[in-house]
Amino acid sequence: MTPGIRPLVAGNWKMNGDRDSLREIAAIAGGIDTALSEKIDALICPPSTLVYLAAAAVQDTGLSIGGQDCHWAASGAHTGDISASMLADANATHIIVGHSERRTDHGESSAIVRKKAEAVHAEGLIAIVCIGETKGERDAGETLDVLKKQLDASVPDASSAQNTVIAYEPVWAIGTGVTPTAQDVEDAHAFMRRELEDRFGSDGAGMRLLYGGSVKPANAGELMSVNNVDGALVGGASLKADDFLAICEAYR
Ligand SMILES: O=C[C@H](O)COP(=O)(O)O
Repeated sequence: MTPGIRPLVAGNWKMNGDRDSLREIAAIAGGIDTALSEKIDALICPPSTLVYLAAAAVQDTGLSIGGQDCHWAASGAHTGDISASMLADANATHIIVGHSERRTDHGESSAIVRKKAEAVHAEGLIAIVCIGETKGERDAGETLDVLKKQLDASVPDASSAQNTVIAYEPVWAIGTGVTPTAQDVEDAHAFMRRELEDRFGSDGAGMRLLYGGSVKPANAGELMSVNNVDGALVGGASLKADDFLAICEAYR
């Protein structure tokens, strides 16, 4: 937690979900009651096929809908890609960029991630910029160096506390059931906060810093109470309404 920062609990459905899953999204929206939505922002990022329908299903609730990735161009000859403006047109409010699965599976560099985040900002949406070290980098003691390089190169100069969220996701913690210790998370987030304050001043002080990687109901309370952890980016445990809502409940 950071005093004065409104937490964001975001779910990334990755390549999971079909139209039947809209029921799960409606159940999540139904569980974000007024008391909870006064305390947190809640977001689900389904596959792009569901963004428009999901956004329609959660209208006037405490749940928002986002995209998982976008191209840096607004339109053009980019087969299979989707632009930030298309996601905005489908009523997405946030777009994840730079997830480690994009960096690994699609060879996305931090320079590409930055261009994507700029495209998100150009549409007036919020970019959730993901960074994080691999197991090898951690074992070599390079975690903070990697975070600095990724922050510097992936986060656009025009970023503000309003248009940018940073998600720290140690690659080795994603989908493994293994998490860093609370102290390790605190150290990484304190480092990111200092770096962002140095570069963006009060906007860096106000930017939301999410932790992601094997967040589940059983560890959400501990992880979400760590200094400078302003919410979570949840993968597997966001697919079921009961699990995702139990994570949100850490903030009630
Ligand atoms: O974007 C979400 C993360 O990659 C975390 O996934 P996970 O909660 O399944 O470990």
